[in-house]
Amino acid sequence: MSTEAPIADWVTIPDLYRDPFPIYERLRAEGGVHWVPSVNRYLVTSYAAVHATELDQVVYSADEEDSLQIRAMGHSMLRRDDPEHYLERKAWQPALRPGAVQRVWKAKFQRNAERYLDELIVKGPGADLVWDFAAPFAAESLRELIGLHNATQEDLQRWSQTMIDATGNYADDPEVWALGKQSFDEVDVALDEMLAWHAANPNESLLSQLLQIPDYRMPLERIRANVKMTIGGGLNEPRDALGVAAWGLLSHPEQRAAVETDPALWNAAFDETIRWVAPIGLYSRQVKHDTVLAGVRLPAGARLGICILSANRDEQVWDEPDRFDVRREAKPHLAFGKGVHVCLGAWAARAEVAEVALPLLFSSLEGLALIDEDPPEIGGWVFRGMTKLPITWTGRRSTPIGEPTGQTSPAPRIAVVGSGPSGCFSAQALKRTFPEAPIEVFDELPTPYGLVRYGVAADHQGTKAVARQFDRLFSAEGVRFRGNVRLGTDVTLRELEDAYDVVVLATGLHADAQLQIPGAERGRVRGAGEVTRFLNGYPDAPEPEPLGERVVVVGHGNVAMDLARIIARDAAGFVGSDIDDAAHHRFTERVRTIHLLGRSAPADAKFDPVMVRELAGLSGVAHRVHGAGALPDDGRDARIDAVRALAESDLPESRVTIHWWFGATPAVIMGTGAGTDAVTAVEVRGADGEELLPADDVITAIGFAGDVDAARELQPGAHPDGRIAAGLYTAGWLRRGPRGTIPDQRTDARELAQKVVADLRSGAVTTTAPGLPALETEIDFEGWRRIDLRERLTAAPGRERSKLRSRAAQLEAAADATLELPPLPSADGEALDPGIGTTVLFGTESGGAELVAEDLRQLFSDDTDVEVRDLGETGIDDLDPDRLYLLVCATYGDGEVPTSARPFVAQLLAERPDLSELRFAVFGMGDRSYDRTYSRGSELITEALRACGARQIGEYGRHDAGGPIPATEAARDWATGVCAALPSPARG
Ligand SMILES: Cc1cc2nc3c(=O)[nH]c(=O)nc-3n(C[C@H](O)[C@H](O)[C@H](O)COP(=O)(O)O)c2cc1C
Repeated sequence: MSTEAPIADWVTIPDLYRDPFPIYERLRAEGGVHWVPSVNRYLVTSYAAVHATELDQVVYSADEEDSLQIRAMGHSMLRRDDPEHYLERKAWQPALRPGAVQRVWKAKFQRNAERYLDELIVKGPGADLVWDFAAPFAAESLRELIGLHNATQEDLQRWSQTMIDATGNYADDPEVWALGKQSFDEVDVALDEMLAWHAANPNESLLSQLLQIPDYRMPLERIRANVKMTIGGGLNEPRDALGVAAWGLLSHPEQRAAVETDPALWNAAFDETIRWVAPIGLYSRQVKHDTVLAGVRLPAGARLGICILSANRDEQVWDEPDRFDVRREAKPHLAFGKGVHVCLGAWAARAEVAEVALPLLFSSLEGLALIDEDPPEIGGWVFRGMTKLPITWTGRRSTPIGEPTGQTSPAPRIAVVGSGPSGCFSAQALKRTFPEAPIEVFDELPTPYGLVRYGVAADHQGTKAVARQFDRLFSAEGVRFRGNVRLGTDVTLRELEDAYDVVVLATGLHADAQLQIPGAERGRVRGAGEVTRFLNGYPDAPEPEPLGERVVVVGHGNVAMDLARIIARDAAGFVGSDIDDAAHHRFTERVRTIHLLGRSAPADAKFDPVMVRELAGLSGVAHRVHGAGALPDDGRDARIDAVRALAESDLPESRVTIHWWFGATPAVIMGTGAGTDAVTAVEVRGADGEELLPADDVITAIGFAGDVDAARELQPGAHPDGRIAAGLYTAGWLRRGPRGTIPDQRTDARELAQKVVADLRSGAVTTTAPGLPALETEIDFEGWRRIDLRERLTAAPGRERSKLRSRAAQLEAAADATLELPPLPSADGEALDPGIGTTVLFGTESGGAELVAEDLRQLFSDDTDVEVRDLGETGIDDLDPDRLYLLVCATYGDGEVPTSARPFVAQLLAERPDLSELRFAVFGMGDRSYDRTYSRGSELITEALRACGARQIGEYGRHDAGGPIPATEAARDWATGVCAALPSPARG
């Protein structure tokens, strides 16, 4: 159903300029796409609609006819679509890459910030933070970066403002046009002179780098237009982000205190600022084909105003979006845009504002404050920022905030209950925040790591490698493991709260969610958790009745994928795993048919496409796909691609056949008679009617639930913000319910640490608790190391370990003093030593992956032969089976590899070299908001390498550019896990 656009004739430009937010709130509430007569265009205001326009340049073209921006600045890449846009963007990039920003520009930004801070101080209290600091700082930094040595920062400010005014001249004021034109001409003159100079004097600036590209000459008119666009956006974005951030922090003292004590928060403060008030508030697009957006018909030719200021405050995405909150859960804002036009200057702006200017300003000025009698002013809707920000201060600090003062504040005593991923990540984040704090992690089992040990499938040792990171917590970072301590039995929650200043409950969810259909109570209907616990050797897990010939698995999530794979895989496929072969054989030997039932269509299925492809690659397993509908081969959706590969697979002879049912819901589970446990069939309803699937077993993989009898604190999701009371917090699945992967827990853990910081600062949490004396039955980390050693020593050939399957056996091993433990790693961060030469291969478009690759180089020991290579300069002849390859790769376009990496992939697929001796690990860099193609580029390279027989090792690392964790940090953890997962011979 689609309708004509509603008309918002009540919207006026002066109102938008003054305060666009209430207007946008109403427009969003009324659907998010309106015809607005006063601006003579459709305004797109909801997050979803804005996002949709950004990702589809075929329908929503940047190349607007009679564009104001083209008139004001010339036809820059911002007003072009691919492929023309791409060429120009690529040429503009070298000086703006993150590596260049860190290597070349950051020091210059620092120097500029110090210079203008000195000038601000000379002006004295009452000076304006925007016009006396942020503006000259941003202008001078931009002037240097572009390489306009014949202009002053004042020139840049004037040019930028007048051309921006012209770009936003929706009211068609002739004076605004005239001033804009004057700047237009002045820039051309300055530029022509500088281009000649840069040609003769190569350097690091944008203009010089542009002239040094070997195989491309940008036409002069285009250079001119792009420089003007860069002067416009490159100046006001950092200036306004800086001004608004300062205003936000000065008017929210508790948030200011948080960033001043934890410098890691400056980045979050920067992102929250540009989410809250996006400096570039609106830009235009033009519809090229009749379309429907958010249910509203848009004809070809329609002009759109894409309202970033509004999308970033969409209540469907953010809670209380009008609130400035540097600790809010990080979600991908649109301030830098998305899609092909995502801001090239983002790295530079972030470095200028978050890494240099804000920390300098706040740490240098004692008593920095707003002036009550002379309040700040803000304005704008096309571009929005502070128009006035007078400040005062009392002096210059001799010891900037954030530098050691010789005093340490008392640390809280912390107990984390549960040593699974969320418990360990919480302990890690708290340790980083409070290095002096005594932190103790309790677990009801004698063994640590919860789901990593008992939930992650036996054949996914790469994912289990995260445990190595956690090992360091207990072995080198001073966190204490206290295993075999049952909450409620050995110690009560009340006792823990009395003994610790901070208690974090990270006990996870253990019960299988129940299927609510007739027959679900039969004994042969079992939950995925129950089955997985048995297969993973959970202590004292009862041995279930073996599966029959035909198994129905309900669910299409990753747990269902794990189960199907573990059931269908033969013993040879478990090399390097920690499977208990005998138990696995007893349980699965009779299975010939697996039905996988999912309610959704392939595009909406819950599984990760990587898991589907892994299933597709199992030997001796055939696949049949039902109810999937059309599966277009346009490479736009990784899930559809994966299902199409299944549908096209054609294995006549098979040990096991997996039937994939899409759009299918189980209706009744039938048995031989009422009251018996046996199952005979499952009645399934789908788009094509009903189907009766003969079955001997049903396994439900539809999620996990909490314990119904648990105390309120332990009810999942009862406290979604993770804070039950000051001093008592929840983490992981207990906090959010059974959603989120292992890496997601890491993001949450940081947030948790910030909550504790805030509660400590407000005095709600004190630092007086006495701690809990050792309990007689508890197992310490050394005890666990003995269990671990025993399991490894008794592993069958080709297996990682042989898990001790009872608590009694674990306790016995923990107490076995004859087991000789190897020495612990040293406390100061260990350098990686993979034992073989290592190549970090990167595939990048805007430089992030290169930065990560360079950063990884630093991790390795001096003895390791490490090289960093661009995939764009690598051919298959360069691959050496005696080296380990760490592949770091971004995703571009509609889920493609970066352009420079395409020849490498194409060569692999065309020539199919035998790479069976080659080992590689993958770290995919992407953006989760590209839902259907998240990290797909790295998957494409992985598939190509695997098609040539290369062996993938370690965890499949992924980084979400929209999340709060820096890529370098996530990549370091990943590389550490990969090296730890290498078999020992490779590590010498
Ligand atoms: C034009 C464009 C398209 C993108 N498409 C995707 C995508 O389809 N899937 C994805 O996961 N990430 C996508 N991204 C996000 C990038 O992969 C991510 O930001 C990455 O960190 C960039 O790394 P790089 O700086 O090395 O190029 C896209 C980014 C841009 C600018």
